[in-house]
Amino acid sequence: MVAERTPKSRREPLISVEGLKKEYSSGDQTVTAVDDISFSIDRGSIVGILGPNGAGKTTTIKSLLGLVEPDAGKVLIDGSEVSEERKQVYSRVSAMLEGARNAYWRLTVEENMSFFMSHRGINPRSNTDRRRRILEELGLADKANVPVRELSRGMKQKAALACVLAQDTPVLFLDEPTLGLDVEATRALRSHLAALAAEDGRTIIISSHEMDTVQELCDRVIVMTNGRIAADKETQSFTDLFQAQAYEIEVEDDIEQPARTAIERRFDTAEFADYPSKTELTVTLDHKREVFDLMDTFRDHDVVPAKVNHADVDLEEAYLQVMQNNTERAVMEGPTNG
Ligand SMILES: Nc1ncnc2c1ncn2[C@@H]1O[C@H](COP(=O)(O)OP(=O)(O)OP(=O)(O)O)[C@@H](O)[C@H]1O
Repeated sequence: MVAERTPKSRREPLISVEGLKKEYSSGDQTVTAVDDISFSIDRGSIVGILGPNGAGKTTTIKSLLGLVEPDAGKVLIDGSEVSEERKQVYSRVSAMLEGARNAYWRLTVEENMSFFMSHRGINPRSNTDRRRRILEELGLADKANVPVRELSRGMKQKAALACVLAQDTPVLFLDEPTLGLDVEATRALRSHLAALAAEDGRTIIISSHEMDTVQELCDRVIVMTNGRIAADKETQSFTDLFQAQAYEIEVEDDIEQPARTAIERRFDTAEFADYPSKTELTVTLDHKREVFDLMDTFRDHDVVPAKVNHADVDLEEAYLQVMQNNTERAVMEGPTNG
């Protein structure tokens, strides 16, 4: 028999979440922060967790880190169950939660980094190059000997990031990593994280409201809303999905009112913009095949399109679309018990 050649680590996801549920109770009120979610994350990938305030992102990440005890379900990191093998898990993960509070404010930036490295069993003295490189990339080299409390807000954020990066763990959790960073530091951090994943096989989970960071960095996005997963897709296919369905149509003349009414009735996302020599119609279709319906409506009303473009859809637009669909579904379904 031929031996199985694919390494186990490549076949199995590094992080696996099954049926995770967490409720918070205060008085007679219960909030379901995370409602029976399941997903897995492959080694070496960068995954973005998105969602509006209160969607359950932090609770999910804290459950993955063993900082919150779930009411149901389990989380496995590299085969170890988080709630049972905490020590194993802690040796593999580092996290930056709520930005700037992740460093000791009385210690200097470099002392902080050394502290966190020692904590991981890394000798800070034999890793000065690595420390220097991180400080330089984040634009903190000249602040290495300044106590964190004397730094600006953005620099405190950078110091917190420097501490996480110095720990050199296979899994990194970063909550809003680029929030408050200047353009250069954002760019440097993005390329540093991309290299950590691509070259060193680190697995990075980012929770962020900054869509351009997520779009540029993440291979995949998980969108949460009301404690559930509303979308879980590779970033490219997520934007492509909406890309294919958003159209900008140019008509060289005015579009008469009866035609507008017919188009608006059939496509409730239709929006018209009038210019002196043309009219622009923007419409998002639920299915690609609706293009034919649109063209039929045009023909019925003698509207001749001069140009048809797919509108440029970025992650932010795709995300907003998911949120809108979700709200519509919630309204249709009405309130749930619980
Ligand atoms: N310790 C807690 N006690 C009670 N309720 C909590 C607690 N932590 C979170 N919640 C509630 O659980 C829900 C999910 O919160 P969570 O912080 O996970 O959301 P989030 O997606 O991270 O939001 P944000 O984007 O604002 O950080 C919210 O309704 C929140 O009020």
